[in-house]
Amino acid sequence: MAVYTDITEIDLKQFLSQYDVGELTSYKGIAEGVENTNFLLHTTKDPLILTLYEKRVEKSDLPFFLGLMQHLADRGLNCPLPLPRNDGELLGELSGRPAALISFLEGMWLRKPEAKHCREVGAALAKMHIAGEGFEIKRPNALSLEGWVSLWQKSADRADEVETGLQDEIAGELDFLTTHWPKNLPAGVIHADLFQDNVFFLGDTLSGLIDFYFACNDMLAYDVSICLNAWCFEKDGAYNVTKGKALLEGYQSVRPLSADELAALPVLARGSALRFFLTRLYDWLTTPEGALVVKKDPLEYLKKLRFHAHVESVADYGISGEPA
Ligand SMILES: Nc1ncnc2c1ncn2[C@@H]1O[C@H](COP(=O)(O)OP(=O)(O)O)[C@@H](O)[C@H]1O
Ligand SMILES: N[C@@H](CCOP(=O)(O)O)C(=O)O
Repeated sequence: MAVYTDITEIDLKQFLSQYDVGELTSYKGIAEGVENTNFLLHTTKDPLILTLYEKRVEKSDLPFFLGLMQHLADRGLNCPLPLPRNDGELLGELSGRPAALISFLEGMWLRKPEAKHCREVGAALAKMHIAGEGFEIKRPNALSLEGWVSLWQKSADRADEVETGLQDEIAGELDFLTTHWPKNLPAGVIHADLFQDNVFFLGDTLSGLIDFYFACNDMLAYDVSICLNAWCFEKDGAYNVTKGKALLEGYQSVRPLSADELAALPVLARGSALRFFLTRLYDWLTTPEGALVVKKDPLEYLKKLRFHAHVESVADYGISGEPA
């Protein structure tokens, strides 16, 4: 559950009076999500999402996130649109937090995605990468190699509490990735967290992408590797080659990957598995019992990391290493 900050009706009505959104008829906190507090608002006009940005989001990054959603929506991507206040500002303040109103996206996230959905996700990710071209604001990826090293330093001493031997294994992984991390692959704006709960479907049709609060500039193929990890493994930890093939083919139907990007996928996937392992491990070790947020299992990502460490080429993901 992620409602970290409560609001009063009086404060909310005062906040809404700065927008042209009609009269408030009801509001309720949304239990899902990890990073921010979200409320669903009904008004005499359209339904809306109110997001209060919590401590882990840097206020200085908000113009990037909100501007990006506007840029992508302007280029035809189905994603939420931040609503301007009457004075043109996209960002306000509520209950002591930076706050924004964003448009409500219809659809639901899939609990049991199939290969056909993975194909759509691949295509939507590639469309996002293309739609992101020309976005002026830059945001380096704070959760790439350097960020992993500092995150690891905060957890390393206690890692063996989660599984014996982890301290040495992860230190070895970081060394490997530091030596082998690709350079000079095509880069641009990436979503960086396109998990199942951030992709909405209406029936079997993808209706939109949400949650751009990890978006940043990085290698486009790294984003593909994040999706492989998030969408193409089964609950028992097995890689599903049919889903992987569908996701990669869907992506390449819109933006073909170069031979260098294809060759780099195993190491990128190893890195992205480590990235989610590290944030989950940190949360696992530091989130107090009883906190109103569901802790995610770091070991799920350790298994994925070990899988990628044994991948020999992109063929193991279900497609040939030849560019499409
Ligand atoms: N624009 C939107 N339209 C509809 N529902 C949304 C929208 N934004 C967020 N939500 C709902 O709020 C939940 C949490 O949002 P999310 O952005 O993933 O939060 P967090 O950044 O805290 O992870 C989503 O799973 C979804 O149910
Ligand atoms: N997707 C990440 C956690 C971030 O959660 P989100 O609700 O912001 O998508 C993970 O699974 O570790």
